[in-house]
Amino acid sequence: MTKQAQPWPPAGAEPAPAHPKAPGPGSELGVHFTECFGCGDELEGGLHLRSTVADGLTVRSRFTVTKNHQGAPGLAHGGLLACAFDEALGTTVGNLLRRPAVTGRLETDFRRPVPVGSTLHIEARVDGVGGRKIYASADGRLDAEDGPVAVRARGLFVMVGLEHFTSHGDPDAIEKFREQGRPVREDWDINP
Ligand SMILES: CCCCCCCCCCCCCC(=O)SCCNC(=O)CCNC(=O)[C@H](O)C(C)(C)COP(=O)(O)OP(=O)(O)OC[C@H]1O[C@@H](n2cnc3c(N)ncnc32)[C@H](O)[C@@H]1OP(=O)(O)O
Repeated sequence: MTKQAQPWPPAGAEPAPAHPKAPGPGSELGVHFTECFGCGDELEGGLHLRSTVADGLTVRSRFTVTKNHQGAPGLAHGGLLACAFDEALGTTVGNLLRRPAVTGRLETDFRRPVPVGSTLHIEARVDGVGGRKIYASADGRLDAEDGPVAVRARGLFVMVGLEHFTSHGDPDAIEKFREQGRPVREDWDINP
């Protein structure tokens, strides 16, 4: 079977400028929710992914693989790595475009094993927007920003209204999220 490369972003997608209130290059993005498996600091076995805005529509994230993240002995689980890319891409989309959006589709290419103890450096970018759809992609490199590529990913995010979270999420968790003071209404464009 021949592999047919699909254009990325697809025809019709347009460049997406950063939101005027998006954090600038060098900004640390911090934790969006303390119970988030990707970035939260309350979960001992979580990824504790940390992200910094780089130039343009790019965010650099990193996380260190621990024994909590294993699939094969001593190696990161592939689904766990996909989770790290979901977080890195979601953070990039959310912070740079300041539109609530959720992952509709996530593709991952696993190029090299990722050992426990290594740090994955993920560079993610927004590639374009078409209607409510946001296209983003990322490369994950082993142990250095210019290390060998271990994982590549592409994500399709779909802009949603805040009711997506309030109607489907757990009220106690939403209340905790609000108490953590995220200025969602003031700084985000919330009507897709
Ligand atoms: C409160 C703020 C929080 C801030 C957090 C910031 C940091 C975040 C941290 C990050 C954490 C990590 C992030 C996470 O983990 S997010 C958690 C994982 N994701 C989800 O739970 C999403 C579940 N899915 C849905 O809710 C709905 O299906 C959505 C909302 C996605 C679409 O249902 P909706 O009824 O609304 O819209 P629609 O069906 O008319 O679709 C609209 C358009 O999109 C196209 N389409 C849809 N799906 C696909 C697909 N699979 N492939 C290709 N295309 C797809 C579709 O064809 C259509 O295109 P077009 O016909 O218009 O051309």
